[in-house]
Amino acid sequence: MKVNSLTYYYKDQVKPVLDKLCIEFETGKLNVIIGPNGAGKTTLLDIISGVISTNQFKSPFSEKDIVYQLQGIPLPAAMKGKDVIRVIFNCDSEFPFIERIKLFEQSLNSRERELFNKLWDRKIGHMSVGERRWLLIRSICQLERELYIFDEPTSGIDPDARLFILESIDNLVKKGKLVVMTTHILYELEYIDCKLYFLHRGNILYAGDYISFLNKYNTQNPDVAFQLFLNGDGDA
Ligand SMILES: Nc1ncnc2c1ncn2[C@@H]1O[C@H](COP(=O)(O)OP(=O)(O)OP(=O)(O)O)[C@@H](O)[C@H]1O
Repeated sequence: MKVNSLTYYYKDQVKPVLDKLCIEFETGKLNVIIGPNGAGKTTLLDIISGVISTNQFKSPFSEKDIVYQLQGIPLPAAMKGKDVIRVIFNCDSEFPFIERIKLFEQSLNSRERELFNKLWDRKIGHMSVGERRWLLIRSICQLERELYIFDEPTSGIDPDARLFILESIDNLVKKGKLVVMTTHILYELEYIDCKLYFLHRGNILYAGDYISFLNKYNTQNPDVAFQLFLNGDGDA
């Protein structure tokens, strides 16, 4: 999926958030957009998902082929874990709920199963931030789509659950799906076959693999590489 010379302004803004941005997402790798706060990562996701419509981008996917996990969790606090799962699974009405839930349970390891059982009857309002996010993302990964978009899926999640989530997301890539995500937790990408896109000043100033990004700055610490990248503005 390609984005070609995309410029986007929010209403009443003088400077564009995205400025002639070009990016080509790949299947076979996890596509990870990184960049400082306010760089425009969510705006880009909103555009490729169709949440923001613009005549400068034509998606190759139809709406029903896309699932987009927003950063916030816009669900009523009184909903229980089982209700959230039902709502998400019912998005694919052609798959009976009972079958889907069985497959879902089979895909969980023992610690995840414990969490699943704990959250099943718990209200969203009584779950921790990480529990809510885990439940939502883990369920979304069960849906059959062509394009999966995750906005900071692992923020606020403990390292154990974070690895489960990343594994679920990576499994989608291995199934041949196109997957795009954003993150600020760079070191979690070390063991994932990903393509990094550094969004800064409205454009992609780096596109390449994780190791090459570190090597560019001769460091093992991705946060240091991130900072050095910003200091040199991507050496642009
Ligand atoms: N609806 C809006 N109206 C006006 N400006 C907006 C709107 N949404 C976002 N912005 C501005 O656009 C810029 C990019 O925001 P965006 O949320 O895309 O950044 P981001 O890279 O996802 O940031 P973060 O890492 O903090 O989540 C920011 O300066 C933000 O203030």
